[in-house]
This record gives sequence, C-alpha cells and structure tokens, in this order.
Amino acid sequence: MIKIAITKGRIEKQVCQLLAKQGFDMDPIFNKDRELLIETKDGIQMIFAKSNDVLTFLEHGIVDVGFVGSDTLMESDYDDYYEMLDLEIGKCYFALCAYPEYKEKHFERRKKIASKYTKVAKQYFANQREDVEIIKLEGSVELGPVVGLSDAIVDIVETGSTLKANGLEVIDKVADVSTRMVVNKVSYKYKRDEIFKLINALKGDE
Ligand SMILES: Nc1ncnc2c1ncn2[C@@H]1O[C@H](COP(=O)(O)OP(=O)(O)OP(=O)(O)O)[C@@H](O)[C@H]1O
Ligand SMILES: O=P(O)(O)OC[C@H]1O[C@H](OP(=O)(O)OP(=O)(O)O)[C@H](O)[C@@H]1O
Repeated sequence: MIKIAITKGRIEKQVCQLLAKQGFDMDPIFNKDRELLIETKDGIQMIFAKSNDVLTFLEHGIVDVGFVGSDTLMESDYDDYYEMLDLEIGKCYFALCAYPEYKEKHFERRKKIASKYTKVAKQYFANQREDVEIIKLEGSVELGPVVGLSDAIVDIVETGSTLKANGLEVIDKVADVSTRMVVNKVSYKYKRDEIFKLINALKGDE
C-alpha cells in the first residue's frame, strides 16, 4: 500500500487524471463526495489536504508521497524530502505585480509589499538588495495595491486575468511554479518499487 497526500482542488484533479490515463483505477476518487481518505484497487491510499498540510503529513511519515506546487515547497521551511518529479502541470509563476506607475515611481520610504508567500517575497527582495516591508495577506492579495495597503504584491500569476481585472501588471517575474512529486526519505528506502511504479506511470513510461 502506498500512501499519498495530494493538494485538494486543481492539483488533485490534474494528477488523478494523469494516473487514470496510465490505467490506474481513479473512479473511487472521481466519484468521491466529501470523503478525505480514499483507497483504490491499485493499492493506493490517497488523502486530500491543503497544500501546506501535504508537507506536514509527509514530514510526520503519515504518507509516503506528496503532490504539491513548487510554490508551497519554496515557502515551507521543511525540506527533508526527495523531490522526484516535475509533473509540468499546475503551471503558473510568482511575480512582483503593481500598478504600471510603480516602475517609474521614486519611493522616499521603504516600499510595502503584500504577499501570501512572505518567505518568497523576502528572498526576492533580498536578492535585489532592497529593504522592504512585507505584509502578510491570506488571499485576494491583489487587494494590497487596490486599497492602498501596499505598493506592490508578490503573488501567483496564471492567466493574468486577476491582475488585469484590477488594473495591475507584472513588474518582474520571480520564479516558475509547477506541481512536484515529493517523497518521504524513509519511504524511499522501504517502498522503492511502489514509488518508482508511480513515477514511471506519471512520466508515461508504463
Ligand atoms: N491560478 C493559480 N492560483 C493559485 N495556485 C495555482 C494557480 N494555478 C496553479 N496553481 C497551483 O495550484 C496549487 C493549489 O492552488 P489552490 O488555489 O487550489 O490552493 P491554494 O491557493 O494554495 O490554497 P487555498 O486552498 O487556500 O486557496 C498552488 O499551490 C499552485 O501550485
Ligand atoms: O492569473 P490568474 O489566472 O488570474 O490567477 C492568479 C490568481 O489566482 C490565485 O488566487 P486564488 O484563485 O487561488 O484565490 P486567493 O486569492 O484566495 O488565493 C492567485 O493568488 C491570483 O489571485
């Protein structure tokens, strides 16, 4: 039995579709209602969790494998896992975004930057050698500049439609993001065959 934690929502749907394409029986998952733990005929036990919690389950050895966005990996302080695969789905990117005038504006004070991903934002500005104030928001981060809480945001951009709808634009691209398969180090040792069966299937090698 291989135990998997998967990020609920977008990632869950796309990874399960990939596995179904490779012949795994994903029907119990596609047909689930509000259940948070499902077992399939192929010996997979899958739990559906918030992205940060996927890493918590992996860290505590509750699951062998996790599927999360690289955004979550970049933001987390936990890194004692093996990153085995870039699934090249759930693609989006981190960007510094603001109103167009941000680029020309001269700031007499520290800039204020709102983000749900404060670690990523801090790292970006540290690399730029710029001292800014980072303000944590849990979502609807675009509100930062819109309501005057911040001068800019560091957030995920996919289609760009949220930015456009709020008059904002990408000032600088920070990093690409995609879905990754991560593996608990102990599981890697003891469930190697099952793990590689999954990896090969996801790579389309099976
Ligand atoms: N447009 C997008 N916005 C946010 N995440 C995206 C987007 N496109 C792909 N992703 C990826 O999907 C993952 C899950 O996103 P989702 O919006 O389902 O949850 P979340 O924003 O991390 O958390 P929450 O459940 O609090 O909204 C992200 O971690 C990211 O890797
Ligand atoms: O470029 P787009 O295709 O418009 O996607 C980007 C938007 O999607 C995400 O928000 P999400 O929908 O996860 O909601 P949230 O603001 O509550 O995090 C992200 O934080 C942006 O707001």
